[in-house]
Order: sequence, then structure tokens, then C-alpha cells
Amino acid sequence: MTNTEYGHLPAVRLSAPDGAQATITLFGAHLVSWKGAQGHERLFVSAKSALDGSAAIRGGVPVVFPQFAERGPLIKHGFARVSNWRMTASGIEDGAAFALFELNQSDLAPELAAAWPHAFALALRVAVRDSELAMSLEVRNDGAQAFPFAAALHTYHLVDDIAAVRIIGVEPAALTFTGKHDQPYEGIAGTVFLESGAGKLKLEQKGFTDAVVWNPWAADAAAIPDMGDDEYRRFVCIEPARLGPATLDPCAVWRGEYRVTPA
Ligand SMILES: O=P(O)(O)OC[C@H]1O[C@H](O)[C@H](O)[C@@H](O)[C@@H]1O
Repeated sequence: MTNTEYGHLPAVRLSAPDGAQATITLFGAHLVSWKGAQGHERLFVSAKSALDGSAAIRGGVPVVFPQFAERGPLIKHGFARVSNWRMTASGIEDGAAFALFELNQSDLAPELAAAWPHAFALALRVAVRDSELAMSLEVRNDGAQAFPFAAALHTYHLVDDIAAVRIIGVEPAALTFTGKHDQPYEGIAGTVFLESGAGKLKLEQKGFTDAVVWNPWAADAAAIPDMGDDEYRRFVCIEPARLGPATLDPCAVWRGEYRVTPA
């Protein structure tokens, strides 16, 4: 693990024994780059993304918690992606480079903590090697009252051309794209395949019972200030999610796991 910067944001770089690398900003515990052993990038980040903490990063793997999108009173997708996390461990395990990031209520900006007054603790583990990205998200309730939450790992997969993308495992037939797509899929089986010009990936999730697939297409992309007009062609979001909201009892822990491997 080495300390680095991503834009203006403090970040850590993980280097696996096989040559794979990852970069994660402390702002959001946001995975912004996963490069295979040959140096090719697998995640999309917009060239127009804010990289100074003024807004969530547009791309990579935003951590969505404790609210999905605008399904509640909090800021869109919750506060996890716009809060500063702490890195609490890192190392090499099973040939992968890993790091652990934590966030709890006392890490939040006062207005964010006031808007969601629950004693929570989040732990995000990211592990990479050439042939695998493994992430887990744990949510713990350290308070005396149950709380509701939603969570997602809002992955922006880098693709050559959205028109050539096929997603298998969310709909009865292969999903292809000819326009805007923004669809939650509740209660999916847990294995999804992404085929694109960049190859075929197997996406596995546990604990995350749902998935959301999003591509804004041209008109919406043009209206998103931190996205280039043509950038929608270069990514598809497939988001392992627990849309719920789920309820977490005092002392209880919820765990979601996510694995990306070549298929
Ligand atoms: O622009 P953001 O707040 O990052 O949200 C980006 C997108 O996230 C999810 O995929 C939602 O389903 C979309 O409705 C939303 O537009």
C-alpha cells in the first residue's frame, strides 16, 4: 500500500503480487481504478468528475449508504460517498492486495450526522489481483434502536461501446441497450454476466439481494454536469444493492459481498 493523491484527494494505491493495481480515495472509500496485470483499466471515471471533495466522484465504485437514490429524505444515495473514511488495515492475502476502510457516525460532517442520527459503523474491504476484484461492505448497529438502511456498490464498468454490451442474469433474456436504462431488479439470483468489447465478466453478489442497471444515454448524459456528452457510451453501471430498506437491530451486522472475475 502506498499513499498517493487522486486529483486533489488523498488516496491509497494497492499493488498485488501479480502486478494488478487499485486506487481508492479516502473521500467515499471510493475505488476509482482497478488495473489488471497488463495495466489495462477496468473502471470508468468521467473526465469531468469533481476530484476535490466538492461532489461525489462520477465513476469507479461509489458506496451508496444509507439511502438509495432519492428513496428517502437524505442527500441522493446517502452520505457514505461524500464522507471521509479511515483506512484501518492493508496488506497482501491470498495473492491479492487489500485495504479496509471504516466510517462511523463520529466521522460525519455535523449536518450529515444530524440528518441520520444512528450509531452505525461501516467497514468496506477492497481486494484486487489481476483476475479478481472482491469487495465486502459491513454495516453494524452500535446503537440501542433498530435503524433502516439501503446499500449499494454503484459500479461503473468501463466498456468500449454501450451498443455492444449484453447483460445476462437480470432479465429473462440478455439485456442490451438502445436508449436510457434505469432499472432496479429486486431479488436476483446473485450471478450476472457482463459481455462487452472489453471481454466477459462474471459478477457475483451475496447479501446484496438486488441489482440496479443504469445508463443515462445521450440526453440525460448531456444534462449531468459532471459527465461528458459522449461518455455514456463508455460505461454501464451494474450495482449490487440491498434496496430494502432493510432493518438492522441493535448489535446486529449486515454483510454484502461482491466479486468480479473474468468469465
Ligand atoms: O447522479 P448520481 O446521484 O450519481 O446517480 C446516478 C444514478 O444512480 C442510480 O443508478 C439510479 O438508479 C439512477 O437513477 C441515478 O441517476
